[in-house]
Amino acid sequence: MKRARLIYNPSAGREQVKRQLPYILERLENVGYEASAHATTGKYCAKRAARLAAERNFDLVIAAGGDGTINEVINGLAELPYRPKLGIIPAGTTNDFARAIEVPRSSIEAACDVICNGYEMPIDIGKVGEQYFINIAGGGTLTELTYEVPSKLKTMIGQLAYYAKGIEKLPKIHPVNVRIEYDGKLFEGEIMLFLVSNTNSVGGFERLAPGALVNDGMFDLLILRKTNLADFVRLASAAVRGDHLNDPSVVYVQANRIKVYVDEVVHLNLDGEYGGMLPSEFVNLRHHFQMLVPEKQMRKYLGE
Ligand SMILES: Nc1ncnc2c1ncn2[C@@H]1O[C@H](COP(=O)(O)OP(=O)(O)OP(=O)(O)O)[C@@H](O)[C@H]1O
Repeated sequence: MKRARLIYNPSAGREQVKRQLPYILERLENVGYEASAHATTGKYCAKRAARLAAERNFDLVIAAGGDGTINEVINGLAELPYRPKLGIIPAGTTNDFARAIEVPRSSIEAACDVICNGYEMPIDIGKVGEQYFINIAGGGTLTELTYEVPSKLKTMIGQLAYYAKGIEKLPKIHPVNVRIEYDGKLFEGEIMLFLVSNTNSVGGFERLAPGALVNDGMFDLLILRKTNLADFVRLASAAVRGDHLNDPSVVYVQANRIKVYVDEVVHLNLDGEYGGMLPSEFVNLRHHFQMLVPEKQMRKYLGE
């Protein structure tokens, strides 16, 4: 019999997975899985639980929570020779990865439909040092805001918590001098931020890196050169509409391997969590996981 392990963060988003746990397990049982659940209790708990599930030969691991939980699950599995199939139940605040692969974010029932229908597609992940990311890596003052927002505040006011923190951080944004090597090419100069994106959904915006596909073996690298604060705010609002890419302050390219060097302390953001400090090398691991996705995503991948 197939076995599924649900790894869920009971504190993610508005805490809906906890309430619907019996429903989720029943849905899995109905399509032939022997299903069990593990509630996370804090940092690295989902990572450990995912590794254990793979070592016990589970067929399917489902990450239920926000992008932080998905990130921990892939980190628990990425280095193992046997990696179970992945599913997700989005229950966080932003749910960037679910948005990118079009897993419904509005209802747990609809997310369960995707898992139970069983359509699969390969997905890429990013590797940086000993860590992995599924959605985005970034550096620069503003990228620090995602891990500075308290979890309680996200539970209370959702996405607004990020905007509030963003406005608070604006006056503190300062340019950093970087040297970025990407697939044999070089960028040098002062920048406000850089993003290494594996998907087209970043911080809730779908048009920030619109060309990023989750299974093309490439990252989309977005660099914002040094600007004044007024231009920074103007570009941020243009980015919501996808109108930022032709701006001379923006560099937007695709690459499989990216190295970022800095002369000062710059923190790294991996899928919204703190990821240590630069310098770093980002490598795209093509088709590293098999993922349960909506039928239309799979068909898009197959070019149908
Ligand atoms: N039981 C728990 N109580 C409090 N925090 C937890 C618990 N379990 C896990 N965590 C923490 O939550 C982090 C992941 O949060 P997650 O991304 O799932 O939800 P979120 O923060 O609400 O959503 P988003 O990432 O979309 O903002 C983990 O890295 C871990 O540190």
